[in-house]
Amino acid sequence: MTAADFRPVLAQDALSGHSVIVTGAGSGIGRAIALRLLALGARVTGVGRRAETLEETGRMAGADAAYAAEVCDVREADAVEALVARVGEAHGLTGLVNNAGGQFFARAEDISPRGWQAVVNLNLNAVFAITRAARPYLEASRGAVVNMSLSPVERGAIGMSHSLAARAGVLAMTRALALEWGGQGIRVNCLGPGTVLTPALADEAHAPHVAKLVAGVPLGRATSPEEVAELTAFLISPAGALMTGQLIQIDGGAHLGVPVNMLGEDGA
Ligand SMILES: CCCCCCCCCCC/C=C/C(=O)SCCNC(=O)CCNC(=O)[C@H](O)C(C)(C)COP(=O)(O)OP(=O)(O)OC[C@H]1O[C@@H](n2cnc3c(N)ncnc32)[C@H](O)[C@@H]1OP(=O)(O)O
Ligand SMILES: NC(=O)C1=CN([C@@H]2O[C@H](COP(=O)(O)OP(=O)(O)OC[C@H]3O[C@@H](n4cnc5c(N)ncnc54)[C@H](OP(=O)(O)O)[C@@H]3O)[C@@H](O)[C@H]2O)C=CC1
Repeated sequence: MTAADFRPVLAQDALSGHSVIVTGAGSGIGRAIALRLLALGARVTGVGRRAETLEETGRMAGADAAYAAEVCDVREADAVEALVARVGEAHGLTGLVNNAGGQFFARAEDISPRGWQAVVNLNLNAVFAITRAARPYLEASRGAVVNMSLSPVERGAIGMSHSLAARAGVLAMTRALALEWGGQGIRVNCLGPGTVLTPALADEAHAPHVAKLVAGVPLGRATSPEEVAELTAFLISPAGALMTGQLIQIDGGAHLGVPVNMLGEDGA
């Protein structure tokens, strides 16, 4: 199967009546998620710092789509809490997709305390603040949280100590909240995409490393944003009703690493 063979599987109205916040909805994976949730009938609030790209997502969805763009830096806890309350009071909340995230790539010795803090604030502290704010609304709807992580979160990677520390924290939080909030009917899961060729990774500086990463994927290709979007929609929908506390790596097997091959070159 190539990325072009991908077909969505959920029914047209699978998310009708849902209200979902998607952070980072103005680009890449977050935009694909927002568009898919809208197509499945959900109301989507797209969050990010740039109004222009968030609004472009709305235009791509079409005039009939129940979409609102909300400009907000997710690291501003007070602003994020107020935003969640506004959406929750107006429309309820059945889903929260914590997709906004990112990092610069550097060896640990080249990461200043402020650089570490910036990445941990974005990828861990902001996720806690928004998820905590969403809890009462998710309890009311028996809703779901999807946290965007990284395929190598349990394995390590070079140049990402700050980001991996933050994502490992999110994974631990995912499992803890799945336990704490399961009794309230709230499900919490993590997705670990492999290499996704979004504009963030498609520049010249990253191209050679990215090509190597993709070449090493057992299933031989990158992950598409649409594949991540379909899995996110599944986890929010009733089809995912018994899934919680999971890390699902959608990476063509890349998280398995370089194979130990006891049969030699031709044995794979
Ligand atoms: C198991 C195998 C599996 C293999 C297959 C899977 C592979 C998956 C690989 C995928 C990797 C992940 C990809 C993605 O995440 S794509 C999404 C990427 N998008 C981004 O990352 C967004 C870009 N990044 C940023 O916007 C910023 O870096 C960030 C938000 C993180 C910080 O922004 P902020 O505005 O807060 O930061 P400042 O510019 O004010 O700087 C703060 C301090 O950070 C220092 N800094 C910044 N850049 C660097 C750098 N390149 N090197 C070192 N330090 C840096 C900066 O100097 C500031 O510190 P000081 O004040 O002390 O100077
Ligand atoms: N691409 C890949 O290969 C992989 C990506 N991931 C993860 O998936 C997620 C999406 O990645 P991708 O789509 O590739 O990257 P993008 O850089 O395209 O998307 C990141 C989004 O997050 C938003 N964002 C960043 N900082 C903030 C902030 N402080 N407040 C609010 N919004 C913010 C950005 O919008 P704005 O700038 O307008 O604020 C942007 O829309 C990230 O968490 C990433 O680490 C995981 C595995 C692989």
